[in-house]
Amino acid sequence: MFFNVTQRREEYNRQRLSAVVFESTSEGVVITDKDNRIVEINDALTHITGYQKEELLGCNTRIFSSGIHNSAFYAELWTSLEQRGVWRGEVWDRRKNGEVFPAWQTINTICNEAGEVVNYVSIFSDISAIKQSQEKLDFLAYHDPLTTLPNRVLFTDRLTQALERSRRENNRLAIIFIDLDRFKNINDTLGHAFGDQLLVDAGLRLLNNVRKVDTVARLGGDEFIVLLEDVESEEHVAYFAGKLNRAFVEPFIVNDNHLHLTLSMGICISPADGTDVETLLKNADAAMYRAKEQGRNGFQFFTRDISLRAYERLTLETNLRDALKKEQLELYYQPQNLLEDGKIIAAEALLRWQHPELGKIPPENFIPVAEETGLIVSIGEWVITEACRQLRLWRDQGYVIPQIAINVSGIQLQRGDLVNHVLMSCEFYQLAVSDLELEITESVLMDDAEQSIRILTELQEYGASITIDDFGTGYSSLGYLKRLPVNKLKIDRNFIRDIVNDADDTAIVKAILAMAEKLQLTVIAEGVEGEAHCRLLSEQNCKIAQGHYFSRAVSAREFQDLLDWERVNRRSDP
Ligand SMILES: Nc1nc2c(ncn2[C@@H]2O[C@@H]3COP(=O)(O)O[C@H]4[C@@H](O)[C@H](n5cnc6c(=O)[nH]c(N)nc65)O[C@@H]4COP(=O)(O)O[C@H]3[C@H]2O)c(=O)[nH]1
Repeated sequence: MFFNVTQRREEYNRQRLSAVVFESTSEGVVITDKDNRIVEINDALTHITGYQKEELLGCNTRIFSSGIHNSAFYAELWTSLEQRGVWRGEVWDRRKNGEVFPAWQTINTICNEAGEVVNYVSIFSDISAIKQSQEKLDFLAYHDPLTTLPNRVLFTDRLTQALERSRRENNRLAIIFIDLDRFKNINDTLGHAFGDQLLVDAGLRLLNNVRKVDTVARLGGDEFIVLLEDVESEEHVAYFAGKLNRAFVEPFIVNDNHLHLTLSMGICISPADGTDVETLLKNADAAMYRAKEQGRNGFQFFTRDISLRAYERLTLETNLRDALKKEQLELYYQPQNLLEDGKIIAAEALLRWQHPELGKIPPENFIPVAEETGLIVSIGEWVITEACRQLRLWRDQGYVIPQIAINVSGIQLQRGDLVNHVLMSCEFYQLAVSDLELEITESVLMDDAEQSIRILTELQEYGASITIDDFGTGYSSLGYLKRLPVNKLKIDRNFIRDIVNDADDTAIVKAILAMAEKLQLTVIAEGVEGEAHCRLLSEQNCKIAQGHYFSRAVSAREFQDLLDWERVNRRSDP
């Protein structure tokens, strides 16, 4: 008797507990009889499906059917229930409002003691939210989040499939590698939010100018790529590239700013220029690079010549990585002289690369590669240290050299720690920062204004003198020049070369000198090769010159000879 009461109480407690779990679980529970008629549901199910309990009791579970699954799906479900007493899987159901939703469902069979099915218990959770975030993740894996265009992964996949199709159908496809010209400047000058909007608009404009079957993808940064399938001829692709160029003539309007963007495009055609994704991308990239070299705003087909150049560049890049370590770099020095009496007032340090097999490689060939690969940062730091070491040595030997001029690349201003490196080198070699003259090309100051100006101002405040190199080639306005932390202008040697015969060049040099005087800037003429140059420049009141007339760039040892010669001859001057 006592035992029965305890047993009943335990049974009662267990049932209460089950009821609490049944009602409080966030998963929907449906209990049906053997004929699938609903006999009980919990609260969670009414929330998930939108039905009230009274509406469901007695109904067949078909009421939830979305109509998406076929008869094979249900056959498999019933077989599993009959054989194993349980079925688990993803199922699409329908809410009362007609909305279809994904659910994770477990159905268990309940049998009586005789083994006959009496009930089915279904537990299911609404997995729409999980599905949505999964879809979002899937989308992000294959699309660029900014422009929502296909990303590199999806593009590679589409190109792979297109290549297979073109092989089967024996036709050709083209890819066009697109880079937005000078996008970086816009981004740096007008801010990243602005740049982002421009990328979105540019992507959209590309998309609006291709056929539905073509793919436009964003590879990253300001690089886009277009895949054209089943192209008839090169002319057809050229016409298409021209169309894209024309589509960009119309300015972009972002926050009331009107901006003109141009495109540089590299085109390659399969199978002629490659039959696999990697080769085609590499070749289109090399062709795009060539289009940029040729003055931007245009397109370039991939050719054997480009392939050769790309290969040479790669070899150069590989070797350049070793050049510093293997001590193949050397600084040559070219004097800067007073026009009045030829006195050396500074030495410009100029990089030389002597490769054991490739021979002497001119800076014009390897500096652009060093800049693109970022190697210029470490090479540039080496140049500063080495120039400081040499100046210290000369001074210790009693030579008088007021300043050493060093070329600084725009990349060093963007990525390097230029200020610290200059300060540390000067301190180490006991030089004043004012012993250094830093030469920056005009285009760098025009392109990447804000950051460059900030760093150069800081260096100038420490005492360094700043020179604009190749002056005259970058269209700096007087107003713009006033904003720059600049001490000296170096007139580009292209203006000096013909100054004696070409009235236009003479006029330009005159104008630069007049402008510099107004802004109280020193001027140095570069590329002075003859006496006539010197005379004309002196007449125009130019005070300093550099060029073969005085000396070519020579090794430190030879430069010392120049200093010795000067020491002896100046001492004998009256
Ligand atoms: N025809 C002619 N040429 C003359 C005359 N006088 C000087 N030159 C040459 O003109 C170039 C002057 O240097 P740059 O304008 O800074 O132009 C430099 C500079 O932009 C870059 N470069 C050289 N060294 C460095 C460096 O250490 N760092 C960086 N970032 N760039 C460098 O390479 C360029 C070429 O350097 P180089 O081949 O040494 O060529 C030097 C020099 O040898 C002349 O009377 N006639």
